Amino acid sequence: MEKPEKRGMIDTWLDKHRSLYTAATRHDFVVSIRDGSVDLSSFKTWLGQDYLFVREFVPFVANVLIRAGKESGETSDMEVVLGGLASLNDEIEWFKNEGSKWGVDFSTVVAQKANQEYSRFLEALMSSEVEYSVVLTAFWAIEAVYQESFAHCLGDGNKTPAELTGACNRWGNDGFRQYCLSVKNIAERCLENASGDALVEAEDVLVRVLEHEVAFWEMSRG
Ligand SMILES: Cc1ncc(CO)c(N)n1
Repeated sequence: MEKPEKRGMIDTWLDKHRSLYTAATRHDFVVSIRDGSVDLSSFKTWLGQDYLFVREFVPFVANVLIRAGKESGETSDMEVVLGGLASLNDEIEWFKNEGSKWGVDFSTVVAQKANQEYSRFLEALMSSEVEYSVVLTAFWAIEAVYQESFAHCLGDGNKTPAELTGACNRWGNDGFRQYCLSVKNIAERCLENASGDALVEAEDVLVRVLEHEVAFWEMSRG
């Protein structure tokens, strides 16, 4: 059984930025997957861009892993992040399979502006100047947006096309949901001990992740 969640900073911030959170997790592209009206060329665009994103996300998560070993209070924190890194290894394989299934040649896909900007943002977060609690808040938000979005495509009454349920299961499955909750709990614990300045920065970073996620979905419009 899951531990009952206590409300922390992240939930407070999500309430405050609810409409942006909804924009990130219920984007037209996601809704179109759920209702079956998705344009397959949009899906292919997303697939190619997300493959490039994931390649940039790996070093970011590796950086979180290193910091989890040094800066986290509990030994299990590192294992949670290691699990995330391991699933990225599977994810890259999954992308390659999907690429050939859909005829998307990743070697010719060029990162669009929103993707480049998101990568630059991730790189900035890898600086040792950025507090660990801030990095973890970003890490949680990045994962949680995909979890919430794709779980929505699998929810009751969905008309998600069969050939897209693999993508939805990848992030919408219950194991990924549990993993996101574990990351959230670690972030919340770190935020409890964070300075006022770090809290201001963490909220700002959360908002910026949500904005980057909206811009990322927007690329699927072509
Ligand atoms: C844009 C984007 N955000 C988050 C994830 C993973 O959670 C992903 N694969 N791509």
